[in-house]
Amino acid sequence: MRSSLLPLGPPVSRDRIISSFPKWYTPDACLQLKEHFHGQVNAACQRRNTGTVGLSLSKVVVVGDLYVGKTSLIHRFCKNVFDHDYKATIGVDFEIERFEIAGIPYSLQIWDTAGQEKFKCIASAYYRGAQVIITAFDLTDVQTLEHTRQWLDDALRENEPGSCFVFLVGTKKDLLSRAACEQTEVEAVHLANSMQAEYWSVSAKTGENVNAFFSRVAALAFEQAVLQSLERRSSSQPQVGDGDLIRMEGSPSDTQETKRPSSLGCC
Ligand SMILES: Nc1nc2c(ncn2[C@@H]2O[C@H](COP(=O)(O)OP(=O)(O)OP(=O)(O)O)[C@@H](O)[C@H]2O)c(=O)[nH]1
Ligand SMILES: [Mg+2]
Repeated sequence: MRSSLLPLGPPVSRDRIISSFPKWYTPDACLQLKEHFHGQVNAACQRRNTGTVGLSLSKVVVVGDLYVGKTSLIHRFCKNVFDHDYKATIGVDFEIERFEIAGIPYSLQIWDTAGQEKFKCIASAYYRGAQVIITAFDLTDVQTLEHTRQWLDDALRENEPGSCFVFLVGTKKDLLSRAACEQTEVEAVHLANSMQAEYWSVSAKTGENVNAFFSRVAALAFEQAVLQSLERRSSSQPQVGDGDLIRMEGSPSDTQETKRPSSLGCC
């Protein structure tokens, strides 16, 4: 099982409350084009019937070359700080960020890994059990984009096939002109599609798209966790009497517009 139980804490801050499904960055490389939570998830949340999801956390692993800005991205999101000085991550580090999604408490455990080759064997020991893999590259350094495929393959190797959401994130957006950014994005979107990843451009320095990006990560991970919990319960219990939570496979309202790989098997 990939999640562990958390104690209940104080209320989450306002910008961690997600009530409507957060939007994608670009429709050209996104995991889901829908604008609402899955019908079953909405129903389960309204009834506070999400099993242990409200007490659990999902593991997010951030990988990519050294100096691309993985730590800066996480620190901007979790601590709202930005440091110009480079301090290489040694091995791994993690932050826990709490959300309230559709009224249900939910947390992400965000693992920051070292990009330096000499720490790779330490970091890769922590890839296992990821629900989300974020592969980061520096928008100003195209070589780091080329390396993302290898980082992703390494992270996927430690996880069940089809069990992870994958994001490709271009960092340091503030350092490029709009035109230069758009040019790199064409290549990145192309690669994201081949990785079955969702694409985002962000800046840890200005904070541009950082909260929106992690809200999207949290919502997708949360929705999947609720669906998996419902699926587990429906397969272990007789379905009579649970008719409002169990829908026939292929229900049209929920399968339309869904681009997530079918191997995730939740909707
Ligand atoms: N201008 C700008 N600089 C950034 C941004 N993000 C990170 N940096 C800078 O890039 C350098 C590397 O950032 P880190 O976050 O430490 O990079 P990292 O990927 O964690 O590196 P490793 O831990 O060695 O793998 C630092 O000097 C940061 O200040 C950004 O969005 N804009
Ligand atoms: Mg780092």
